[in-house]
Amino acid sequence: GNQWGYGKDDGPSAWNKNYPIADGDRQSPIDILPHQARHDPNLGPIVLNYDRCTSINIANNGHSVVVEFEDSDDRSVIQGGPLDNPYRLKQFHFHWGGKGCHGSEHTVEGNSYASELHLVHWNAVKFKTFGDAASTPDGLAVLGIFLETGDEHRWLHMITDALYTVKFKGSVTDFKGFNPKCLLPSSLHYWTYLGSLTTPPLHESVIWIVVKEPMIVSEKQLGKFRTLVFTGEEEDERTRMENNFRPPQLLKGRTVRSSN
Ligand SMILES: CCN[C@H]1CN(CCOCC)S(=O)(=O)c2sc(S(N)(=O)=O)cc21
Ligand SMILES: [Zn+2]
Repeated sequence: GNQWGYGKDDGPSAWNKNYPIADGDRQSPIDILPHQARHDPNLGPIVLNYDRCTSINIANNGHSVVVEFEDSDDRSVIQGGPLDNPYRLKQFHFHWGGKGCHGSEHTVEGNSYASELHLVHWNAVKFKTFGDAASTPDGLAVLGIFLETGDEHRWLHMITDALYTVKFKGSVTDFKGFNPKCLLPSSLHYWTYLGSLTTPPLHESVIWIVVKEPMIVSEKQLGKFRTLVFTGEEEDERTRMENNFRPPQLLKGRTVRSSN
C-alpha cells in the first residue's frame, strides 16, 4: 500500500498527498484546552468490561507495537460516556518520543506527555466488520491514556519484557492472557470529541475519549520502546522506532466535552 512514516519525507506533513482527508474537518489528535471544554452533566462514566478479554499476540507493524484481541463476541467492551452502544476491544498500541523528548499525540494546553496509549474499540452492533467500522463515522471509540515518566509502572513490564521479541517490522509473537485494565489510571475522568485515526488512512471514524489522569511509567520502561525499529530484519538500515506521533490538528469549530 501507500508508504507513509514519521520521517522528513514521508511524515505527517506529507500524508495529505496520498490521504487528502488529512486536511479534513475532524482530524486527530488535537490540543485540548480544559477551560474551553464544555462540562456535560449528561456524560456518564466510562464502563470497561475487560474481565473476559482475550489478548492474542503482540506485533511490530512498522509504525508502532500493537497487542491484538479476540473480537468475535462481546467479551471485552467499553460502554457508557458518550457511547450509544458497547464497542469491542480490537487492539491497543502506543505512540512515543525520542530520549527525553515528548511523544504523546494529544496535548493539553500545548503540553505533551512522554507517550500515549490507544485502546481501539469498534461498534459491532452497527457494523459487521472492523474494517467497515474503521471507515465510517463513529464506528470506532479510542480510549487515549497519557504516559508520564516517574516511578516504575508495576504492570507495564509485561509489555516491555516482550518488546525484544518484536524488534523488527513484521514480527509477531504470542501474547495471551494480558488484560489492559491493569494499565489504566485510578480515575477515568475524560475529555471527549469527534475525530479521526491519527495515522493513515486517517478515517474520520473515531469517537475520542481522552483520560485526564496519566499513567506513570519509568524512563527505563519507556526506553525499551525505543529498542524497536521501523525497519524489517532483512533491511540493512536499522531506523529506531521513536517519535511515531502526529502533531495536533486544527479544531475547526469542534466542541470538546468534559466528564466531571
Ligand atoms: C498503522 C495503522 N494504524 C491504524 C490501523 N487501523 C485503521 C485501519 O484499519 C482498517 C482495517 S486501526 O483502526 O487499528 C487504527 S487506530 C489508530 S489511532 N492512532 O488513531 O488510535 C490508528 C490505526
Ligand atoms: Zn494511536
